[in-house]
Amino acid sequence: MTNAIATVSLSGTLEDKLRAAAAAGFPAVEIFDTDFLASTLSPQGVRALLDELGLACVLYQPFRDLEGMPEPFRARAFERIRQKFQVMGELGCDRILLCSNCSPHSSGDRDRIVADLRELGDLAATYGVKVGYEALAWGLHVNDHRDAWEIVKAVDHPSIGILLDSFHSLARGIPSDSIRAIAPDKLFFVQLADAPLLDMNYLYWSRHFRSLPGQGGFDLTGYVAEILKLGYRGPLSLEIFNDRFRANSAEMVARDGMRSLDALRDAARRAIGAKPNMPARARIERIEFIEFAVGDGDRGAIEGLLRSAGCSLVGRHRTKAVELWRNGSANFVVNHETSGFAGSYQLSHGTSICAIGLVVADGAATMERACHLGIAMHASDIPTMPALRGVAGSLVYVLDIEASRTIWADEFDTVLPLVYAGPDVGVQAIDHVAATIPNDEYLSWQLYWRSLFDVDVQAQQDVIDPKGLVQSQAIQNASGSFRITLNTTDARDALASRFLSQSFGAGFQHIALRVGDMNAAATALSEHGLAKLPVPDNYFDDAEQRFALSDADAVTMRDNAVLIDEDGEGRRYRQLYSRAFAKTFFFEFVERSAGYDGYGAPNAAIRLAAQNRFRDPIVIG
Ligand SMILES: O=C(O)c1ccc(O)c(O)c1
Ligand SMILES: [Mg+2]
Repeated sequence: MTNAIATVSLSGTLEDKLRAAAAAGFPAVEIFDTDFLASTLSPQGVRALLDELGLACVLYQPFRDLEGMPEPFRARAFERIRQKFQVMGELGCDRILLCSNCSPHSSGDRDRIVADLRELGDLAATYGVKVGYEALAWGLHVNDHRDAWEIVKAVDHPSIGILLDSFHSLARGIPSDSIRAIAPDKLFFVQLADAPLLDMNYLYWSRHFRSLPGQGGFDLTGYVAEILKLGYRGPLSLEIFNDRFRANSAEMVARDGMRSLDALRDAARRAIGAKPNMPARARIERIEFIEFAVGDGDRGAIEGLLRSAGCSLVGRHRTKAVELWRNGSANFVVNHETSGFAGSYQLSHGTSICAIGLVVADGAATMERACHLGIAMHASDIPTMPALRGVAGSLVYVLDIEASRTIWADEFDTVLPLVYAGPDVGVQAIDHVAATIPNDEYLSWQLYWRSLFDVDVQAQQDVIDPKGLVQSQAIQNASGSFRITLNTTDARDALASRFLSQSFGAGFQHIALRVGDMNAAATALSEHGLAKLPVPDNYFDDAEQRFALSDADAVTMRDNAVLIDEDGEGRRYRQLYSRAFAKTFFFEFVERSAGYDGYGAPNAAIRLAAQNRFRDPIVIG
């Protein structure tokens, strides 16, 4: 059972697509009709390129509007498909996809459809070709794989089988256990695509929003589990129509495609009790630390920001120019080294967050799974803390629970505070980290987290920046002890875009620290001198009524610029933002009442408008 990808999923010319698929390690492709028609390569030229790249062409697709057509369309369709069969012979491809008919001329008469497909079967057999009949979700008469199967059964021809495409099945909410009805030898091909759960016309949803398995909201594990249980041994093939992918690097999408199929196959094998061939998705316990790479000129400003946020210096690295700062349970590694990883990260991105450290249930298994998924490692000089490449070349350090207990004492000398460090802000944990990512890498980083780690996603949020739309995807583990948000925009002047240009690429833009009591934390932060992000009075005038705030609450929230949200169950979330350091990253303090699982999305527009007021004036001239 091989991985395959349809050329329509990748950007560029047919040649670019085939080269990218091969470079990512795909052994097989589907050739999309338009990609072939638009190519200057002859069929023999394509065949030679496939051979050179070690690729098999396992499907030619699509062929449209053949069954149930009146004359003269019917005769023409049969002549056209005969020409396709000839081309396929030259390409070395023995399988073609026939979409269910969408033509307004077509008839839905079952006997006609069955008779036409049987005649097609006879023609296909003379060319040694097999035809997979696919129910398009928007097919005029056939739009459900259960119907397509009934038709294929009635056709009863060795050259006519069914082709399953997860988009068409799952977009319509067809139960995956219906696949059990299909005779295994009649399942000719399987195409896979995920998609975000949108309430949209099937055709538009399919042609623009499909994504790789693990980037959307469909239960593909359940779908593929049924296909494996059936005993299907053919290719699992990605067919992704996606506007972003059409503009992205074909190499990146192809590489992610392999990762997504490998992770999906693993999940489906587990679902049916088959022996897995890689460790399970890694369980994250928490974020143990955040590491800043700090340039010489920024040392004072970073120390000022950390102190104002209530952090204190608690350790000095034994051998490196690295400090450990702490705020309750949150650790900050402040790296001043000019060489090594942090030094080079600082050179290319400026003073910024260069790494996060995760505590996982099993470090060795995490690294082994990462290896199976083609996630790049970074040679770490601390053996108990291996590292993976993360967003924008930042690192994700992987710590066992045991390593997380010893790492600080092993590496750092304790610094006793000589002076009273000020009131405790009461930080209980790193609540979440927020990454800002260029649009073309947005889905790629979702796949990274979802394929390697045991995490789930929430519905994507659309957030309004005064200068454009920002999309935000929250990813978290089941207990909520690990949370990350991925944010992106197309709007060139939105805060997220300004961050991307200031920091020369993606990165972590803010860190949220969880406190037990926001009012107490806000008072402590004022004493530390935190520069809070001001929030307009209009917001509080509304919030007082909307959340029926007590007078005391209303006053402290207004005085401390604390935002508030509430979920459907009345569970609340309070947020306080710091001003940004050098227009790049900032802190958020949050109080999360038990069970509240969001991120204060309704307040994001208020926060972005407030931050927009602090942007540099545009200089003209
Ligand atoms: O959008 C389409 O027309 C189309 C074409 C071929 C397919 O396999 C498919 O799933 C959709
Ligand atoms: Mg399809």
